[in-house]
Amino acid sequence: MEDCKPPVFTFGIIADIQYADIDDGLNFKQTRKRYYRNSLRLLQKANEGWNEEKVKPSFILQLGDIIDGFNKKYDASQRALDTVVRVFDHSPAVHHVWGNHEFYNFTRGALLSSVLNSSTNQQSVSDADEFYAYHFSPTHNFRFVVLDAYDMSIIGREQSSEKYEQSLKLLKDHNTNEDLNHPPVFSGLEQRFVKFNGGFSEDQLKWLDGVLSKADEAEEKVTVASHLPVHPDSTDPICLSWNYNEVLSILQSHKSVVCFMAGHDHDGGYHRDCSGIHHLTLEGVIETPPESNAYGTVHVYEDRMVLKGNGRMLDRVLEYPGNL
Ligand SMILES: Nc1ccn([C@@H]2O[C@H](COP(=O)(O)OP(=O)(O)OC[C@H](O)CO)[C@@H](O)[C@H]2O)c(=O)n1
Repeated sequence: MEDCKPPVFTFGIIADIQYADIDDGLNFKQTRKRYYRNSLRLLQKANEGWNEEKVKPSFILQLGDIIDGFNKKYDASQRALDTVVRVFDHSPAVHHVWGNHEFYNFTRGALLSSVLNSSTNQQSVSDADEFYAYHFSPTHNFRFVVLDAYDMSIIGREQSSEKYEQSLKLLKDHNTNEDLNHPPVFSGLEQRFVKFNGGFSEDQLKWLDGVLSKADEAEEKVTVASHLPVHPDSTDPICLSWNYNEVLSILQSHKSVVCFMAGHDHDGGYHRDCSGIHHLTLEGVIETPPESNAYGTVHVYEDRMVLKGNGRMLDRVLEYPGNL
């Protein structure tokens, strides 16, 4: 994995921290332990690791669910967010992706005016009906796009909004359960039609297509990030975005796209698709035992990215599609 040439730059990655000052618990299916307090300690260790890197990360990509929905129940949302964000104090810039747990704790309006809106000074988002998506270029030839996977959703959207109404219709067309958090089937892709997932609006898809067209022209290498995975082979299908197929066909129609990063499925996953795009679903900190960890540093080179994983996050060499 070692390379004689230094990378062009590096960046840190971490997902599903889901911090809460509560005792350990289990996931909904009772199959995985959740370490709510210890997730903060693992984030601190990740931060120490990034600070010790020879080439310090230019930024950290936080893939969503930074605090757990349980905070809302204890009226502790702001306190938990302040606690987690304080750990990042001495880090480089942090790019925050929004997941379902952001919306269990805060309204869209509150998120837009919070520290979790990292689009400030980028191409910014102005009102709560809009989607939270932006792009940035840390250095010449490389671009990152942050997507809003809950743009079409019944969590985080005002019940009076058109997006809520359309999302509820779509969800109910596919899921007839009274509790929409329960999947409509026990296996297969239809499982994704649950309330804790969401989708991308037509406007957001159009915007993404435009950003990627410009990146193609500029011959950039683009990494796209969202809380929800968009390739069925990179995740348990229950965690897929509702309209994953639409995003996927846009990504695959642009030569600039090299990698798609997501969280949500705490077991993690990886798949290289037919266009050579790497779909990386990051292991969640919340379900990582205290003696391990789940974060990485990505070393970006002209011809590939090298992920150096820690704990249960594996090392990976991500060659760019042109080098297939
Ligand atoms: N089968 C299920 C799963 C979940 N719920 C309820 O939905 C809410 C969110 O669940 P949670 O497990 O906390 O969501 P995560 O984002 O941490 O994880 C995503 C997937 O679960 C991973 O597989 C919560 O209120 C659950 O109680 C449900 O009702 N039925």
